[in-house]
Amino acid sequence: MSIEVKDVTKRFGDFVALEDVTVSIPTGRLTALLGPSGGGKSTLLRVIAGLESADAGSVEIEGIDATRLPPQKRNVGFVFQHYAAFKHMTVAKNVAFGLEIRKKPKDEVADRVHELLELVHLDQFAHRLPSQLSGGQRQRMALARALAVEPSVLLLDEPFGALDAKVRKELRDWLRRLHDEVHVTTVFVTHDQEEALEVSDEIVVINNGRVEQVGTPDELYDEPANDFVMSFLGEVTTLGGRVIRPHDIEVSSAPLVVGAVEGTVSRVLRIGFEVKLTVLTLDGEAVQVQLTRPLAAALGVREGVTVWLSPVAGATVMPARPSRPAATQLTTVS
Ligand SMILES: Nc1ncnc2c1ncn2[C@@H]1O[C@H](COP(=O)(O)OP(=O)(O)OP(=O)(O)O)[C@@H](O)[C@H]1O
Repeated sequence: MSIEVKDVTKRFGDFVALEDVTVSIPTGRLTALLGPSGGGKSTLLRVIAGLESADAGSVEIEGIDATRLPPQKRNVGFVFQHYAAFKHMTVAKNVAFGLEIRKKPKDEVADRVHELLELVHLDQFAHRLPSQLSGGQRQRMALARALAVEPSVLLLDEPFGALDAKVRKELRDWLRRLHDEVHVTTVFVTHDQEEALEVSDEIVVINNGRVEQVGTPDELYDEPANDFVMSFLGEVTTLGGRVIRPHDIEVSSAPLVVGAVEGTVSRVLRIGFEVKLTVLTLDGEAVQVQLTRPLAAALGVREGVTVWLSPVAGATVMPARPSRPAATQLTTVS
């Protein structure tokens, strides 16, 4: 493991931002810290970087106890959402900065900067000033600068958070490809589940200062540890008091399955290939259901018709959480 965080607690005054967090981050992988705003993702990243010191617990980086090391001795590269470039220096100079203060030979610096700018596809902009770059290009420059000093770990705090959706999507694909080329252990913070699922090898779900679950995107999606993780990784609804994904509900026009829940279609929304239904059950539950357009047409669903709902085979369902964690038990319908 590249990073071992053990029993870390971090308080700001009376507020507990991280509570007894233990997590192992594997070498050479792209790991996302995912969770809602205020959950403690950035604080954990900053504790790993040494920008915040933990009140209790330890941080090991590549086998070295880094708990008391200052950031510059941890061999980590850091990129923030709003990257502060040296405005008066060219892109190439910005990337070269870390190497020059380490007094590397001029030729070596020039070669490395060229190589890095090629890697982040900015070689044609080497002589521009940061203000002459787009937001996405600036973040790529920031990544090149962080990579210049060959950190053992790259820490990214919502690196694409300030950019518009389209550029964000491009950069996330680009980050994945970049990581496949350089394989540096990378930890990035995001509150966007789609970004985490698409880009990362491993996801750490953080909520209320605690780790809810660690796993691959598939593990988290197929076997969420609790209803929080399940609901954070995609849309969920409730059927008969249990949490289920809207596309995991089977709709029929007759009670074909024992235990199927009867209800009336109260709303039909057609969005491209998808049809979203709201079904009001006899118990007063408003169940959200997602169907394909052909299936909805075949069933003849429209507002006011009576339908029966049941989980499809293999659906992930779990009790809605009144309190945690005793009430959260994963069930797979067979
Ligand atoms: N320097 C600080 N002083 C006081 N409280 C802080 C400080 N830094 C963070 N916090 C609090 O700790 C909690 C966790 O913050 P953190 O930035 O780690 O959350 P986050 O999950 O990264 O959220 P976001 O996605 O909004 O950045 C928040 O409630 C925040 O207000």
